[in-house]
Amino acid sequence: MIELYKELCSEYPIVSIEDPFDKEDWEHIKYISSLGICQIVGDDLLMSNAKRIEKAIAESACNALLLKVNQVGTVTEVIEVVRLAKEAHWGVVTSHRCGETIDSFIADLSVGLASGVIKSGAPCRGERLEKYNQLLRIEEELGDHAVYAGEDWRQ
Ligand SMILES: O=C(O)[C@@H](CO)OP(=O)(O)O
Repeated sequence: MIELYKELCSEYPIVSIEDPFDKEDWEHIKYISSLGICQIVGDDLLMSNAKRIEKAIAESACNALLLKVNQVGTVTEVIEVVRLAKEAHWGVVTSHRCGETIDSFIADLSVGLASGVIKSGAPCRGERLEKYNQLLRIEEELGDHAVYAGEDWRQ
């Protein structure tokens, strides 16, 4: 499987892989992260849980957090886990959940926490588009202050 990931990342412009292995397969996740072939995002690996994030930071198991607000619990705890991730120079991907509503809060949260990346699925269906539309509204409001990260999306 690692060979396949390596091949895919060298053949295609893949910049990020989420949960490349089973959530308890720390050994292989650590190994693929050590290769530096792309960003390795912990979703099920971390469960947005502070203890698992601390363990993953200590063991260099991945280099980005998939942030699911209702998995963390409160907004205060969300700020805390994002702080942990950023102090470790990780990326942060603010994520939607299955069974979403049209609430666009995660778009504001993503900008407010400067998470840099949002995951809200393919641009179809109201509950997904509402997040992207909110990002467009924020960009409009910011005017010239809005910056598209582009190649600097990890900074
Ligand atoms: O797969 C995921 O990351 C999310 C939504 O895309 O799913 P869930 O809500 O099941 O964690």
